[in-house]
Amino acid sequence: MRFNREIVKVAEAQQRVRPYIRTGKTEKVALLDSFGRYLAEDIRANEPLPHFRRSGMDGFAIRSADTKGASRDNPVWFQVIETIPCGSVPEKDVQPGTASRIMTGAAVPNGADAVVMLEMTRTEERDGQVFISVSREIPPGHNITPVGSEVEQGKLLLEKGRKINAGAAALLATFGYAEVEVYKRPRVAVFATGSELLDVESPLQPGKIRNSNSYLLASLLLDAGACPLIHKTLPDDPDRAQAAILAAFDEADLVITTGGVSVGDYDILVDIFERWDGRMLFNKVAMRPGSPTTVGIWKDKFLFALSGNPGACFVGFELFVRPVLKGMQGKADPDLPYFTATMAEDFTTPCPFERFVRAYRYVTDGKVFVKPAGMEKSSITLTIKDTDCLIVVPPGGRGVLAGDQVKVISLAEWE
Ligand SMILES: Nc1nc2c(c(=O)[nH]1)N[C@H]1C(S)=C(S)[C@@H](COP(=O)(O)OP(=O)(O)OC[C@H]3O[C@@H](n4cnc5c(N)ncnc54)[C@H](O)[C@@H]3O)O[C@H]1N2
Ligand code: MOO
Ligand SMILES: [Mg+2]
Repeated sequence: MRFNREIVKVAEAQQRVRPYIRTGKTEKVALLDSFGRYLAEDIRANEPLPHFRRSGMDGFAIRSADTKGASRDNPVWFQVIETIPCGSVPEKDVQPGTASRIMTGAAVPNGADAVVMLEMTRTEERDGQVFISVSREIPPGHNITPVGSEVEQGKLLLEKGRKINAGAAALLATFGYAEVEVYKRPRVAVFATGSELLDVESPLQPGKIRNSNSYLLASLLLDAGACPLIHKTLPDDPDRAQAAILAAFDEADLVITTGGVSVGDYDILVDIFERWDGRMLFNKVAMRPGSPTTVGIWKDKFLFALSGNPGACFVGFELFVRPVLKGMQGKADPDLPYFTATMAEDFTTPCPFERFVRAYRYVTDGKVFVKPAGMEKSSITLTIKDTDCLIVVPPGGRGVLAGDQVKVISLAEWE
């Protein structure tokens, strides 16, 4: 199997993954703990917003009809009958010729159909009574926010599967959701493989490198709403590695390995997949980086065997793992989000496979440009930090040139 692998296109590989995506369990959490999580229920407005006629200004609630004919030369006078702070209920109805002092956000009293700003009035005290004058006509509804004008009662506010961002948090608070039903974080076991790998705290040793992919994956997993379970690095021993991977499925909803998937003598994931009792969905994809990416199913759970090369590990995660995690957290359509942009520079490395170039976007004169993040080889770690999108370079041909319109996968808009 090491050499005779069926190569599948990226779209076909993604298609093969899709039927196995299952939405996960849900849990109720406190609003403060829900940020960045995915809603497991539709949220509707249980009240109209605002739920009372609200003043938009500090000023005076009046009857607009009373200002008919008002002008600088002919101001109209109102007797002020009460003061309405925010949070209180008006006690008096506004009658012809009267006004109530009102604050921004307070409930407009019955009888009033307009609020005139404080700055547009003059106040006078006569015999202990406060009067104001208005020197222009005020239209009905002026500075009043009608009931339900922002949100009608019953309106769908937030759909199931949506990530709870700051705006969603504000809405949940507005409508009194002290607790929110969210999807449980998928628990994801992460295994680095390879006898060359040192722990992050180790000094370097000849021929060895530090394990960075586990941290790359842990960070990506957190960002995708999952809970990373970092396991001890697997030795280049297929039996021990297989036992550890299968044991991890007991507590994890999904397992990721990195490394050991190509044709090397110590590429142990290949040995494991050769004798795999589960399903193997594919073990070679027509893409760069990440061509040896292998995906299997154990019982009803995924095993993503990503490449060990850091660039390939990153791209494999974005193309295959993140959409699955989204699906597990209620996203009905976990397609990759694409946009079109202008290439900022040539990218002419020839490649028989579709290539996903780590890149970043910027806007100049209102036009979106994408620029490769730098060193592009699969083995490169350095440029992942600047990547917020992947330029899709079609297979064959001579790559793409500065000024070309290109298809780009957005990694920053996975909401
Ligand atoms: N003869 C061939 N050689 C290779 C082929 C091929 O088709 N024929 N494919 C190349 C491609 S493409 C890729 S991608 C890599 C895939 O390698 P593996 O996924 O098997 O990964 P490893 O062999 O374990 O390691 C590759 C590279 O990455 C470093 N690595 C591994 N794990 C980590 C980690 N956790 N943190 C940081 N770096 C890691 C490892 O030391 C190696 O340098 O194979 C090509 N070869
Ligand atoms: O397919 Mo590999 O990740 O390019 O070097
Ligand atoms: Mg290898």
